[in-house]
Amino acid sequence: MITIRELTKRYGDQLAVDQLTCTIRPGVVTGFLGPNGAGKSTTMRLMLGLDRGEGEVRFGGRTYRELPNPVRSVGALLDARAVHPGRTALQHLRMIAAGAGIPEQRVREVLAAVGLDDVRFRRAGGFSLGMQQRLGIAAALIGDPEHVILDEPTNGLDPEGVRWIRALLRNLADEGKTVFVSSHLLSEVAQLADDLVVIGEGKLIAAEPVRDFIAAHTRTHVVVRTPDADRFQEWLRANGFPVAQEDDGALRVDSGDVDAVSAAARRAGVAIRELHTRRSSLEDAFFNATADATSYRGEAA
Ligand SMILES: Nc1ncnc2c1ncn2[C@@H]1O[C@H](COP(=O)(O)OP(=O)(O)OP(=O)(O)O)[C@@H](O)[C@H]1O
Repeated sequence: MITIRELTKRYGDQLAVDQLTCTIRPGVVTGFLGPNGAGKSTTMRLMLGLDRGEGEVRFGGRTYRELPNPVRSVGALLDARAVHPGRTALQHLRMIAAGAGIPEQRVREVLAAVGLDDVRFRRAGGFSLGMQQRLGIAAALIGDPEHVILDEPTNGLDPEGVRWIRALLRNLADEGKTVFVSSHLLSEVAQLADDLVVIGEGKLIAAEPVRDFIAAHTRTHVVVRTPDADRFQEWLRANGFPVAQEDDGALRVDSGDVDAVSAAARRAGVAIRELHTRRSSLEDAFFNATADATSYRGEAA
């Protein structure tokens, strides 16, 4: 469990992180979302004591400084490129292991787990971004930590790598670990996260299960296709249903109650060709929730 209380970081006049308070629970994957410049990387650096700010972060009740052996409690990947380019993958991991009293055998285990065992004698400077990410993940996991914090772990990974990360994070959560992962890829987060922490301009926007976040920030529609679209639209309006016609002629009823729309069609005496509920995506919810807290958004084309 990670608890964040009133975490705050100022750069001059600017509040990069503004009294952020939330809890990240074990046994699930928590996605960390926010528009560009929202303060995600700064929050992660503060969590790991790599940056100084106000407030408090606790890992299983202890601050980072109080952890007797941080590598065994908190595994983190913030910047995959932050590896000495002249060191081999094996040397890099051996150094971390030695510093934390982790046996040599574990080094080979994590190299195999991230798919880098065959290239362990190659220098990290020659690694692709995807390979560097894998090495960074190996370093994060080497101490078999209870808490795993990854900043954009899918960055640079190919589709197979993205799928691999998804399975890896799921396994870690299933083992009961606390997994906190930032990503720009909303469709990716929708697939891999159970919970979300969403921030905008340094402030907390939401900390809740993905499902609740989508429900809170979007509307569910019922979509109806009928040969009597005009008549049914009039009938629905007259009977208090908010309805609009889409470009392809389907009617969109602003309601989550598909049974009510089906009953309405019977009462209006119109034939139905198609009737379904259209659920909104995490992307829709994210844009609605962060619309007022976006510093850097392009103009619509
Ligand atoms: N070292 C720094 N000095 C001054 N301002 C900084 C520094 N680091 C970050 N900032 C500012 O703090 C704010 C938050 O930045 P941060 O990198 O944490 O956001 P982010 O959510 O990780 O963004 P992105 O999604 O673009 O990676 C931004 O406005 C950024 O310009």
